[in-house]
Amino acid sequence: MKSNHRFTKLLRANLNAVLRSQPEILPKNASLLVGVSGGQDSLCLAKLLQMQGTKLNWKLTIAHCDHQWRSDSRANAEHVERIAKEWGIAFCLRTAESLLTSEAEARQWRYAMLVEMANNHNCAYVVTGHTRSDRVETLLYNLMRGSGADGLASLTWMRSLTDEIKLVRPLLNVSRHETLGFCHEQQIPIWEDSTNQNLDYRRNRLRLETIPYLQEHFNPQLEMAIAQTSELLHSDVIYLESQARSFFVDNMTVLWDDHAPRLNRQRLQEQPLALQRRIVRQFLSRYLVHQVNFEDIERFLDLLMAQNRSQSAPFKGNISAFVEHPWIVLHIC
Ligand SMILES: Nc1ncnc2c1ncn2[C@@H]1O[C@H](COP(=O)(O)OP(=O)(O)OP(=O)(O)O)[C@@H](O)[C@H]1O
Repeated sequence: MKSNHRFTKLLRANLNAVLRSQPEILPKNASLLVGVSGGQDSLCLAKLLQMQGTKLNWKLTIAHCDHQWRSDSRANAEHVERIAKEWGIAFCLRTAESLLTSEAEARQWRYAMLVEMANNHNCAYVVTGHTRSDRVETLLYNLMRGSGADGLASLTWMRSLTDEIKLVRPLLNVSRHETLGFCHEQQIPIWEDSTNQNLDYRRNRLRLETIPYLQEHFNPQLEMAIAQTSELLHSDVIYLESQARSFFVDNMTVLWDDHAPRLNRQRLQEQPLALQRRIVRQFLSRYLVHQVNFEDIERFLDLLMAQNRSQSAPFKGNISAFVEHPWIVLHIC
């Protein structure tokens, strides 16, 4: 390595530090499926994992998902395949067969494909190149949508995709500026995604306009500061979620009847509001078809004050909750 390879040294030291403090996220001998879009973050990730992986005996596979969204998407996929070949890493590809109509749909399809490829290649880990910069964007984006702590802390080091497969983001401490420096030093040809400059996408506007504005006028260390907020919130969320889960261990507090599951109203009332909301969300998540939202939870909690059966809380999908002393019962048609 050249002595002036400052970003390479920095990022290798950073990854080592992450693995020392959380060895479980990418253990020895693991098979890793690395999601590579062709952009600077994921190419940096793949190269870095290859550099560090020999001593940990990782088996790498590069995976690319072609959303068929851009006229150059096929060339983009071929670019990633060529690099994988050059680096001697196995490669796999999925191409969208039907039109993906929104960013959310594309993202959902991509994760489904990554899981499918991980299963095919016996990989227990899907690794992505999310950076500290993504973490800041996600937090600000979710803040503006009215998220609670969970949404603000949503980009974390590791989460489960399925019972067997974990999603790992080992670059969460690294900025986009640093992944670019690494790619230049390693002479990695980056595929420039033209849509990244399109301000019609709100995330792009956040990245290109809002965050630089906040850095200039409020805090030049904004990325560090917000990443820290996200980390702090994440540990609060883990604690509160586990406290809420402990509510369900006793069948005096909950009954999981298929047609009429129920929660003990008085026990729920005794909990602090922060836990009441989490308990209700965990409970409703088992039965509501859509993602449980703030209004669902508040409607359910209103029943803490209701008379027997005098009031009900309706939810989408022909489900409603009502009071039947000493329970709040969920009626599922
Ligand atoms: N087309 C793709 N093929 C394979 N992996 C991809 C692709 N696009 C993104 N990824 C992986 O996801 C990471 C994050 O990419 P990006 O920020 O564009 O996605 P995102 O939609 O914001 O993701 P998320 O919604 O999960 O935060 C990339 O670093 C890469 O590892």
